[in-house]
Amino acid sequence: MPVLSCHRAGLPDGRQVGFYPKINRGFWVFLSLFIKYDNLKDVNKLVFVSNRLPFTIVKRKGSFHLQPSAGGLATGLSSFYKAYQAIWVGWSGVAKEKIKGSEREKFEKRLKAENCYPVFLSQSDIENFYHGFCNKTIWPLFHYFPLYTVHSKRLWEAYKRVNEIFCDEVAKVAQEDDIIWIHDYHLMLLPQFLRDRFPEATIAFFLHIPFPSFEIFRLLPWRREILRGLLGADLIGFHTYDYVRHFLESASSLIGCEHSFGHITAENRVIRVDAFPMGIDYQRFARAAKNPKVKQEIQRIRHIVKTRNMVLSVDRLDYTKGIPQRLEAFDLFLEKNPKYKEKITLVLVAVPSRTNVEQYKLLKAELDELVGKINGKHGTIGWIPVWYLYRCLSFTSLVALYNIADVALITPLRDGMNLIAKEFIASKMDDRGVLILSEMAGAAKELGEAIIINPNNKERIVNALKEALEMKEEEQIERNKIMRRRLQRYNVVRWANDFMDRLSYVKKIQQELLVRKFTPVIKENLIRDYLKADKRLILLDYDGTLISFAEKPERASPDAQILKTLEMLTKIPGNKVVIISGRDKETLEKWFGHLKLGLIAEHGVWVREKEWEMLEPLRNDWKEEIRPILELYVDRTPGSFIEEKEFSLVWHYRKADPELAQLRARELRDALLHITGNFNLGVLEGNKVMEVKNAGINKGKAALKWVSKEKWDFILAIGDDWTDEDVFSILPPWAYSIKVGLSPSKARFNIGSLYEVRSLLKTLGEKEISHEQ
Ligand SMILES: O=P(O)(O)OC[C@H]1O[C@H](O[C@H]2O[C@H](CO)[C@@H](O)[C@H](O)[C@H]2O)[C@H](O)[C@@H](O)[C@@H]1O
Ligand SMILES: O=c1ccn([C@@H]2O[C@H](COP(=O)(O)OP(=O)(O)O)[C@@H](O)[C@H]2O)c(=O)[nH]1
Repeated sequence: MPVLSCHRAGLPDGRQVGFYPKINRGFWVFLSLFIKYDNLKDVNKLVFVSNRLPFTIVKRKGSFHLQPSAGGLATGLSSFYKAYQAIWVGWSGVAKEKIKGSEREKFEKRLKAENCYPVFLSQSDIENFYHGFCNKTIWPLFHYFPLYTVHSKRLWEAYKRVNEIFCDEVAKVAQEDDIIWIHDYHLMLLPQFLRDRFPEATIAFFLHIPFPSFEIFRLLPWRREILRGLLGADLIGFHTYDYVRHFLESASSLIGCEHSFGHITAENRVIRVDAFPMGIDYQRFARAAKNPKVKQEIQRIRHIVKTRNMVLSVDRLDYTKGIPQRLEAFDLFLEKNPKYKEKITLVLVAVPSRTNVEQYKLLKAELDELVGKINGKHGTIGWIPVWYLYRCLSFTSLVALYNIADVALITPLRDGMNLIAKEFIASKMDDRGVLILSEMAGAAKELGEAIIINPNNKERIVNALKEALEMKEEEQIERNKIMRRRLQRYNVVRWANDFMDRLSYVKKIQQELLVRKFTPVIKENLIRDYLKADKRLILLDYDGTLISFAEKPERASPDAQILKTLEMLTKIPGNKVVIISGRDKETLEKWFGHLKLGLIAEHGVWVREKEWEMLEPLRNDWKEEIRPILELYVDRTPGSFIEEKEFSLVWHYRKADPELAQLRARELRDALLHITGNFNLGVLEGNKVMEVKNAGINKGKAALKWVSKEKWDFILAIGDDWTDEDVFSILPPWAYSIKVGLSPSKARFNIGSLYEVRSLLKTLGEKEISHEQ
C-alpha cells in the first residue's frame, strides 16, 4: 500500500535535520484522496436503532393510541427514514405489562406497516433505564449539570440490561451485512454488544446530545465502559467539533486510545470519529406557509395577537433549555422597557417531557409560578404578557407560530443541537424575523448570523431582545438569507448522506488494512519458506514487539519464555537472530549478552556482532545544549522523564497526561527544530518517546550490516513503531516484514498483537529444520 514519506529533506548545506513525523499522519489524508467506494446505503439495508420510535404508544381516555414522538431525534430522522427504506427499532413508549395479547399485536402490526419494530420494556426497566440512568445520570451529566446527576449501581445495571435487550431485538431483524445506525445516549453500550455478536457488521453511532468535556465526563463511575461500548462502532458522529474533541480527549485519557486525524485504532479496528451537524427537512418548513391549513392558522393567531410584537419560545420542558432564566430576562426587559408594555407577547410553548423525573416536576412547578408572577406583575386587563402553552403542538400550529413570530428567543443552557432554531429560520418565507440563540446550543456553530447570547447573562438577553425588536428589516433579511441558504444546502438528507459516505469510507479503510493482515495462510507460507531456507535472518524489535510496554522502561525486562524462544532460534543452524532496539547497550548486554544474538542498541548507534562497536564515529558534546531544553519539558509535563544514553537523549512521556503530553510533544518538536540543525541531530518520535540523536543513524542503516552481509534466502523483520520503518524499508521485497498493530506501515503485513509475534517465533524455534545444513 502506498504510504506518504514524511521525512524532512536535508539542509541546503547537506546537513540532515532528521525530523520524522509519525507515518500515519499523511496516510489518512492520502487515503481520503484516493479511496473510491460505493455508498453503503445504496447496497445494504439500513437499520435505525434509537430509544424513541417516530411514533409512541400512549394511553388516552382509557385506550391506546399511536402519536408522533416529540423531540428533535424523532422529528429529524422521521422525515427521511422511509426514503432510505430503513427499518427502525425502538422503544414502544408503553410498559409491556400494560399492553398485552391481541392489543399489543395490533400495535405491532400498525408500527410494522411504518417499518417500525417496537421494543417492549417492563415498567421497572422503564423506571430504572429511561427515567433512571438515561435521564437522571447521562442526560444531566452530559449537559453539565453534575449536581443533578444520580450515580446508582442499580440504574447502571438496568442500563446494561436494556442495551442487551435492544441487542437481542436488533439481532431479530438485522443481518450481518446490514448497516446498523444507532442513535443517542440511551444506547451507548449497544455498539460493542452488537460487535461481539456480529464482528463483521457495519455499525455506526450518532450522539444527539453534547459530549461533555473530559473534566465532566470523568465524573461518571462507568466512564470506561461507556467509551468501550461506543468504540464497538465503525463511525462515531457528533453534532460539533467541540464534542468530537471532548470524546477523543476522554478516549485517550481514560482508555489510552491514541487518535490521529479523527481516526482511532482500537482492538485492531480503525474507527472514525467526526462531526455531522444535523440538519432539518428544510423544504417542509419553507413551503409550510403556502399550506391552506397553515395559512388559516396564521390568520387565526394574528387576529388574537393583533399588532403586538410576538416573541416565541418553544422547547420540551427541560432544565437544560434555560426556560426560567429566559422568563426572568423577559421580566427584566419589561421593567427596563416600559414602552413595550401591552405591545409585546411572549408565547411560551413548553412540551411535557420526562414527567416522572423529579427535576422535571420541580421545573414545571417553578415555571407555573414564574409565569403567574410575571403576568400578575405586568399584565393589564386585555394584555397577558406571557401566553403559556404546556402541550405538544401540531406541525400546523407550530409553523404558524414560527411564521408570525418577530423574534425567536432560544436560550438553552446546553443543547446538543436545537432544531427549533433551524426550523424557525427555515419557515421565514419573507426572510423577516430575528433569532436570538444561546451560544451553548450546537446550532450556534452554524447560525452565526443570529444574535448569539450567553444564556446566563440576563442583561445580555434583555439587550438582545431590544436589539431584535428594533432591528431594521434590511438587516433581518440579510442575516436570514445567509442562514436559510445554509440550512437549505445542509439539510437532514445531506446530513445523513454525509454520515453514510463517511461510514463507507471507514469500512473501505478497514478493508485495505485487512488485506495486509497476517493471516493463518500467510503464517503457513512463512513457516514453509523458513523451513525450506538454508540461511535465515530474523530481525526483531524489542519493546512493543517481544515485550509489552511498562510505565518505567527498566521494568519491561525479558521474561523466561521469550528468552527460551530466542535461545531456541539462535541454536538452529543457519539462523541469525538480531535484536534491534532503542535501548542502551548496557541494558541489552545485561539481558541478552549470554545469547548468540546480534544486537543493535540506541536505534543503530551501537552494534554487536561479536564485540560492541559504533556504527560510525559520533559526537555527544551536543547533549549539554539539548539536556536543559528537555529538562524544561520534564518540569512542564508531570510524569515525563529523561533517559540518557551515550549518544542520545530521550524524553519519555508514557506516564504523563496523554493530552498534555501530546501538546508538549508538539511544542518540544518545534523547539528542537530550531537547534538540532546546528548539531546535525535528528529527532525520532517513537511510542510515547522523543529521542534526540545524531542524524543519519537509524535502525535500518544498522540492520544493513547483517542484511547485506550474506545471501539470505529467508528474512523476517518484526517491529511495532515507526522507528522500525527504517528496517522495513531496506529489506528486499520478498522478505517477510511485519508490523505489530493495525496501522499503516512499510511492512508487508500487520499482525494483531505481540502475543501473536511470540507465538510465531515459538513455532519457528520449535520447528525441525529437516534438510541438511
Ligand atoms: O425521547 P425523549 O426523552 O422524550 O426526549 C426527546 C429527545 O430529546 C433529545 O433531543 C436531542 O436531539 C436533537 C436532534 O439531534 C437535538 O437537536 C437536541 O439538542 C437534543 O437534545 C434526545 O437526544 C433525544 O434522544 C430524545 O428523543
Ligand atoms: O409543540 C411542539 C414543539 C416542538 N416540536 C418539535 O420538537 C423538536 C424539538 O427538537 P430540538 O432539537 O429543538 O430539541 P429536543 O427536544 O430534541 O431536545 C423540533 O423538531 C420541533 O419541531 C413539535 O413537534 N411540537
